[in-house]
Amino acid sequence: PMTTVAVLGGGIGGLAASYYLCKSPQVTKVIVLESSSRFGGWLWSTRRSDGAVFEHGPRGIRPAGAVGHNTLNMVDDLGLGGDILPVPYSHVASKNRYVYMNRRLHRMPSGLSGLLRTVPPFSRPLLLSVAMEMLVKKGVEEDESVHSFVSRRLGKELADIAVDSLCRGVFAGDCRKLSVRSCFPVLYDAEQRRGSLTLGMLKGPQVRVEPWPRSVTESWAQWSLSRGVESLPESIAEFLQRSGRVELHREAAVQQISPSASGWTISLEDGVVSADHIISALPAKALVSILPPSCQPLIQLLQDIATVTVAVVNLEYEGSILPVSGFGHLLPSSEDQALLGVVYDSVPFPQHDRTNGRTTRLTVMMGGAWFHEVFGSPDTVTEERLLARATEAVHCHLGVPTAPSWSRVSLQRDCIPQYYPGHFRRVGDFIRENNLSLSLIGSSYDGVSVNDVIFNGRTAVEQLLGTGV
Ligand SMILES: Cc1cc2nc3c(=O)[nH]c(=O)nc-3n(C[C@H](O)[C@H](O)[C@H](O)COP(=O)(O)OP(=O)(O)OC[C@H]3O[C@@H](n4cnc5c(N)ncnc54)[C@H](O)[C@@H]3O)c2cc1C
Ligand SMILES: C=Cc1c2[nH]c(c1C)Cc1[nH]c(c(CCC(=O)O)c1C)Cc1[nH]c(c(C)c1CCC(=O)O)Cc1[nH]c(c(C)c1C=C)C2
Repeated sequence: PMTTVAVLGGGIGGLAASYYLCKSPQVTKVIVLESSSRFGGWLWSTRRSDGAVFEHGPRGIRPAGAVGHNTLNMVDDLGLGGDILPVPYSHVASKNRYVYMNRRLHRMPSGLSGLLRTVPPFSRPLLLSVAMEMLVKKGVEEDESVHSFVSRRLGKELADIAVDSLCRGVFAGDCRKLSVRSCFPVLYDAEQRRGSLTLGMLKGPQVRVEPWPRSVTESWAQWSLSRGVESLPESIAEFLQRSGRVELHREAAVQQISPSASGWTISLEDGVVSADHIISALPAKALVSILPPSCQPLIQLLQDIATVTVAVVNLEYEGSILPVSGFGHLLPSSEDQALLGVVYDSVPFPQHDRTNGRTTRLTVMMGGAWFHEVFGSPDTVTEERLLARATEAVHCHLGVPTAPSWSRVSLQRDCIPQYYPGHFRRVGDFIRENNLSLSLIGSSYDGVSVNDVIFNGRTAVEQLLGTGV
């Protein structure tokens, strides 16, 4: 029987794992240790007294697939169902996504006509690339970069523009360095199983979870919560508190963990905690710094998991200032290294605008894999410089000459892990071979989306307990 489980890190991964641990009668005690003064990690929202909500981390969560349904089930169980702000597929924010290239905005092709016609900035119809793709032979590499995979199967132009931008809009990363196998497992598996993306995507294997019918019948493309996505970690923390079986500690940085006769000894600044099992929901680098020297092989593997820094600039403008409507726009790295993209937050979630008077909220994201090259060290770059760069982009890309009436610059250091080729080989084996009672979850390993991180927390708990939760 499992008695005490320590969960390291109170981001969404650690909280989700604690939530699933709490659902099992096998666990008598859960101890959550979070170094900062708040729970939620990158799920971080500013709520202004006039009703406006600004997101400094994730803003829209996808409902699709097993992992999407899993999150919605949790949201509902927490009593947050009534707070969901769904954005259907028919909404302009779902249909319109732009790429800023050659100094103008291009709507990304969608639907049948988008496939059949030649749509700038592309030089041939996408259907042609898709049709030719079926004839391309299966790759022989164990893993490769996203750029090389897509160039090989769909052509260099799609890789240079669409895929380059996509990787910046999800990983803030460089598609020439990111692994296709770990970043886009669906594409990799499609080629492995059917020898083609077009054929392989038609029917994939399905993970079974309880369905969430409303998101299907109303065909949701993404959702948020009325008080911002940070409501999710807040509600999980309240649920854990109410359960009576969970100790939640803030400002409790873990300094060292070491195996003991019965499990683990966990050292904090002001004391020690014992546990039978540890679930680490820390970023890989943070885990490296607390592992004992006896875990050297694991330390070596974890050290290779890189992260990038993103400057997130929230802007609020008076009036309706957008020349186009949609989710936002991305920039391929060939257009501008520093500027990753701009989200038009007011379009998908007008409920988060100030209640009196029309305003437009935008978020500019900068840096990522190019941060050091463009801005230098995050320790020395100033907020003024980041704000100036962001407002200049809004001026130049969207033709907005006025200054924002409100702004907030957040420097999110090491916030998105980068899975490089070979990532799939790095973790897992060591822990199984050494029989450590240690589970690794969080965005460093097996998916960076909020859904992935929650789902992996659930899977780790099920593996630990040997049953479904
Ligand atoms: C700008 C941005 C936009 C994003 N947009 C989206 C989006 O639109 N959709 C989506 O699905 N995902 C998005 N993501 C990704 C998603 O938010 C993250 O991958 C996810 O929140 C990671 O959760 P986590 O629990 O693994 O890690 P974290 O949130 O990093 O949590 C780890 C926790 O561990 C704590 N910690 C660190 N060291 C110690 C220690 N020694 N002792 C104790 N505690 C410690 C930290 O304080 C932190 O709270 C975005 C991320 C960012 C940064
Ligand atoms: C410009 C930078 C970024 C923008 N969002 C993120 C960055 C780094 C982070 C991010 N966005 C998404 C995810 C999770 C993916 C998932 O699997 O759910 C993360 C970590 C969602 C997302 N955003 C865009 C796409 C294509 C996706 C994938 C899921 C989907 O299709 O909805 C595009 C996009 N992101 C940003 C902009 C401005 C943009 C497109 C116009 C901001």
